[in-house]
Amino acid sequence: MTALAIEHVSKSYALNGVQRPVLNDISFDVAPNEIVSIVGASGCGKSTLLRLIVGLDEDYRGSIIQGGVSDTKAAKVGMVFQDHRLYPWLTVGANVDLAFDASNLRKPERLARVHHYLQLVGLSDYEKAYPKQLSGGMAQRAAIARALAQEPDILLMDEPFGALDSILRMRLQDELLSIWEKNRVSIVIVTHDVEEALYLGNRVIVMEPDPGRIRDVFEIELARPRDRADPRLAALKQRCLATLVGREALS
Ligand SMILES: Nc1ncnc2c1ncn2[C@@H]1O[C@H](COP(=O)(O)OP(=O)(O)OP(=O)(O)O)[C@@H](O)[C@H]1O
Repeated sequence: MTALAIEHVSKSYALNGVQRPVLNDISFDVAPNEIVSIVGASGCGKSTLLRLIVGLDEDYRGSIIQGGVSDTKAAKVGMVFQDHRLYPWLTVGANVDLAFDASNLRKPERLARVHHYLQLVGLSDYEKAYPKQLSGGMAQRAAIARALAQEPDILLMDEPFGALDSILRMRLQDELLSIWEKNRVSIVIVTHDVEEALYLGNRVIVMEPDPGRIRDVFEIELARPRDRADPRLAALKQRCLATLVGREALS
């Protein structure tokens, strides 16, 4: 059983009337409860791939099958972007509550769930705050709460911590892992940060551009919690970087 199966996915965009291939024959699976990291040079199609998975764009070749279902609209997929995308005119609680708009849950149950997810991301005291009253990291945690509140089977994250400083980034990585331990959702995370990819992922997919394709896949078989100073992570980082920039560039 796979949570997500990407099979021979290719995608082109028209530029000045000419079709330009952006993704070329991408295939990989995500197992239930697995974290898959995707790294790759700017423009190699990482965000495009997430847009296809979440169902924002249906113009592609190949197939995307979620939990055995090929209709992306039927599957439960949550998405977190680099910017938090909270509505500034709504409180943090109301932003999370939006996740239940499509449900027929009654108000008390919605409220209980909002509390639950805000507690999960450590924002219980900020339910009535507005996004502008939050720090960048807190806003990002609220966005994660909103995505989790949809109770997705798969959580897609596009550079979720990219705008944060390195200390906060590490803290949120650990928070994400502890949420993942509790929720056991499958996660696909796109990042430019190889250390982040290796620290979080069960698997790291390295993509290359023109057109975007998979260059290599690294299995990270290190037990959790992982030690950031583990020399095995450092060795994996070297291998991953060598793949990213091209072996010849490092030799
Ligand atoms: N709507 C669009 N129309 C035409 N071309 C597009 C469109 N969206 C993306 N592209 C092109 O597709 C390619 C891949 O873009 P994408 O944003 O998926 O890359 P990325 O790997 O996520 O990059 P980055 O790491 O810089 O965010 C780029 O060359 C981009 O110009």
